[in-house]
Amino acid sequence: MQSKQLQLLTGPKAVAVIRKVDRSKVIDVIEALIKGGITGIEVTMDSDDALGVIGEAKEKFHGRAAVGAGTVLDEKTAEEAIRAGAEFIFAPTLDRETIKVTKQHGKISIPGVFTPTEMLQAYNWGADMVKVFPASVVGPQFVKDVRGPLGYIPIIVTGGINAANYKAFLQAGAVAVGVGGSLLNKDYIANGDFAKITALAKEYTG
Ligand SMILES: O=C[C@H](O)COP(=O)(O)O
Repeated sequence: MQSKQLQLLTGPKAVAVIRKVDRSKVIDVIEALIKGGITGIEVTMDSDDALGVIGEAKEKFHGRAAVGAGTVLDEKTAEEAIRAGAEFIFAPTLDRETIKVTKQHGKISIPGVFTPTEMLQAYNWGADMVKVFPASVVGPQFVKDVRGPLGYIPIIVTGGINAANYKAFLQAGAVAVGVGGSLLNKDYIANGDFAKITALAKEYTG
């Protein structure tokens, strides 16, 4: 079960970070991303009706995408997101109880880290992968270097990822990149131009 979700999450090498997208358009946006080949869909918990979006997307895109929650800062929020249907829990921060609750429910745990010590701590606490955030601050060289001693810990990078730099992070050893702003073009969404969102997604998966 989890391996299918893991495959959907990281297989395409790019995960969409959906933060505060208009509630009336977000399901169409997710559909557009899936059409573009992105099947890991992270809905951040600071979005309007995040739990409702997770539940609706999980039902609608069942088997086609892994839908999870982002910006999950504590275990209570993790519980709520998992109850709503989240298959994975992303965070920008490292919190032991959040990892614990996520794993108790058999879901994928990806806390945020920024140092090798935090990476190891996260992994020892049961995280499946770590999210290096904000990744563009340290660049691909950071990923390459930490993978020397800590190469067994899978890394997803997010924060400042775009079509020009994502390949360098993958080449440095990241299992996937998380992409927000450069994928969820505000003008395209405002205009309902979902085909252009699909085209942006294809830049990462094509
Ligand atoms: O929480 C934000 C995510 O890391 C996405 O960041 P981004 O909008 O710079 O791609």
